[in-house]
Amino acid sequence: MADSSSGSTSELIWSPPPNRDPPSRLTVFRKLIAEEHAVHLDSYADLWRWSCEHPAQFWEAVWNECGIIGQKADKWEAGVSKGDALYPAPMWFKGSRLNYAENLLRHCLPSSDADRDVPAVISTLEALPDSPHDFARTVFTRSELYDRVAHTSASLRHAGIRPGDVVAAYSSNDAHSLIAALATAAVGAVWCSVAAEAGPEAVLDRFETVRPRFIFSTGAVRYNGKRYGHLEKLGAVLKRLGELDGQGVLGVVVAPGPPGGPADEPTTSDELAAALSLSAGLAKCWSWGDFLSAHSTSSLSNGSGSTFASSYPPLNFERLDFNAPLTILFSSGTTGKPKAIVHRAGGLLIQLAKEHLLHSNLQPASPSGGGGDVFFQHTTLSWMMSPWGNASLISGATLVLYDGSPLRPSEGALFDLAAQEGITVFGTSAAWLAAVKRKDLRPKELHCDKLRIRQILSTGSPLGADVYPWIRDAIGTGSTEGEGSVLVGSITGGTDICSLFAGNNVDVPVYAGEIQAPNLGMHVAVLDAATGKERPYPPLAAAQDTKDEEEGELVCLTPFPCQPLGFWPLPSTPGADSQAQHAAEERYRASYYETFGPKAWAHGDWCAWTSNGGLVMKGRSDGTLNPGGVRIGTSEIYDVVIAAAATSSKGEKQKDELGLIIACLAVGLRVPDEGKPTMAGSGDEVVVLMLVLSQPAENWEALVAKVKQELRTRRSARHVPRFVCQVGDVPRTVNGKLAEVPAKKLLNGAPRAAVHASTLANAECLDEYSRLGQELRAELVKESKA
Ligand SMILES: CC(=O)CC(=O)O
Repeated sequence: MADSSSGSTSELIWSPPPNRDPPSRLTVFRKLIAEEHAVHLDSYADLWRWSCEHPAQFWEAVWNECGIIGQKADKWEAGVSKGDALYPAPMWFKGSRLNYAENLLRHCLPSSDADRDVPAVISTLEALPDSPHDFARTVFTRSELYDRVAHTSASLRHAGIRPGDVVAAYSSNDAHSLIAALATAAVGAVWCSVAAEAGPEAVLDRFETVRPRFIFSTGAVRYNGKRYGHLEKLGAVLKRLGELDGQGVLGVVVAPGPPGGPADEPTTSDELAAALSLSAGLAKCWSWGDFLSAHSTSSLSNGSGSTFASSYPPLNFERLDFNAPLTILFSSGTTGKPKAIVHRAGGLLIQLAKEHLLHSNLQPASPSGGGGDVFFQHTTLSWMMSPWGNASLISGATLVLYDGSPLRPSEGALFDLAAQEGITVFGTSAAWLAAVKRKDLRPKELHCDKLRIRQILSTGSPLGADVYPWIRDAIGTGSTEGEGSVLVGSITGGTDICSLFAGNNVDVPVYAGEIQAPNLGMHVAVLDAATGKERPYPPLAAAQDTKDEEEGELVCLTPFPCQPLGFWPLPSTPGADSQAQHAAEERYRASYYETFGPKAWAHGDWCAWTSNGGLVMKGRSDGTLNPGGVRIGTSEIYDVVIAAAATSSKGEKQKDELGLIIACLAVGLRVPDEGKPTMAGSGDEVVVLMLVLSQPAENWEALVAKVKQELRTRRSARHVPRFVCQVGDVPRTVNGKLAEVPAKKLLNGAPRAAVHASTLANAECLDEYSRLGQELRAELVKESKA
């Protein structure tokens, strides 16, 4: 089913209905802009170009169209024009004030016209094998969600949390965390979160930088059919934070874990404090139930939360400057601790409102279920997809949260959930979609009329072209248009912007293997990495100038409101160490604005335009690893391996082989497409860890097992490499810095001549990597055929 009209050979998967009634909000917006500004905007591509050329007018139009609640300064001075520098990041809507939570909760406000008995959030949990359809669901109506946030924010204030303080979660992706995040935003404090699956060391790598004043956590989690107590890990984090400056955190709230815990599991505030070994004055501890009413000392509950409804506090939203910090996201690079990326409230709000309301066309849930949207994004609290998905609340759609493995108790569990909850927009990772496609599940046949999915959103890694038709046929009705058809929205952006550069779009067709289009206001361009020359955008360029799929670096050429403010601590963070502030600012600049200078944002993604006006992602242009769509900085692996080697070799004798390791290098190896290894292939990658040893190991298998064990326990199962190989040397620059990119290219099949090695001190070691790459790719092909 190739689309011959566009000249493209890629398969058409979905098209916007020609006479949609009512038209999409994106279409209405395009016509409005055309009329107001007296310009011809006949297509989405025209609107996109206009939005990039007129950033100040465009973003003001988005504010108005999305009905942002707040005080917009009468005459805001964006001072932002096409071609302006992106660094230092410009301030937007100066003098305007708003509150992020107030905007997200707009359909829940007592003053709202919306039906407040409609479910706002449905929080679900991995089902157990003996009851595969029991997702332990808890429903919060719009008024209940509002009440919970009101109580939680009042209690946060009562506990001493003020605007600008950092509040963290080390917890599950559930309603407790969502409520805590909204309450934190309501107070004007700054939110950050790490998933409960992370080990204390990984958490401290993040929390030591941001020093949270308050922590929300959970008593236990369920994953992969098992229940794990969480208090020991939480206790280790609190202890270390207390040691850092002798102050620790002001308070800790522990939400109840999943059902099925032991009878003696601590649940009351006192029991939890005892289990966490909190000494008086170090931190105060509440059960979730007690915390809900902690603001009202006269109504302290017994831990069940039952008294909470009787003491109703007003929800005071602290309206702060548009550019005030809202949240800190952590992203690992190839060196040093994770970057603590600070996002601003107004920037994220206006960007995410645009994405959910215009690009996705999300509609408020309706009591009858007909027509309204039910939004789902599979994620953990460590991923930017958590705040991204939570922002869908702004539309009034019902938000479904899920905590647990996406493959338990069966591969199709999330489709069972989708059918049960009537999910209409279903977000997940490309790796998961590829895995269920391989099993050839037929969710539509299985769930017949109950599956209402109209959009599948995919991210984390590129979605293979072969998965698109499977989605159309197995999740949709097989048709490319109309009732039951499914828009396959591969989306790309990341932690650095907590949003999208390009993605799902209700006004643009979907072609297999392609992200539909760049998003409005995001001046995406593809630059030749060597010359910095821009590869023309096919829909707006003369035919002779465009070449399909010519690769380059993904950049953004015009400032946008959700550019991060910087890394923590910001130059404006009160009481911060000035050296740390300086280092954070320099790292921020170097992370995005070094490759092409201050006029082009670049965060390390490699991509190409297609003749349809879509985008194809080609992987990371830096050394960041991305197995199964989870980004891992190589330093997270090196730290563990090198520390294990150092500890092991300190003994009198080398007690075990770990002490033989003198250097290591980790790179991502793309999984070859259907047995055809190709550098340009889309899809997942596996991690290859190369070790340099001081002498041959007597027991190589034992050494590999120990390395894997160290990584599993000190980091996570996701950090365990698929292959561990011995090499003679690892490439280094003349300054001694590890050079992952040349090794990665060779391992992935690039010819030796195509790999620049002029900055390397030991380029001769690269030959070995070509040979190794051949062997490893052959191994993966063999496996895929087995
Ligand atoms: C939207 C994204 O880009 C998500 C990610 O891969 O981190």
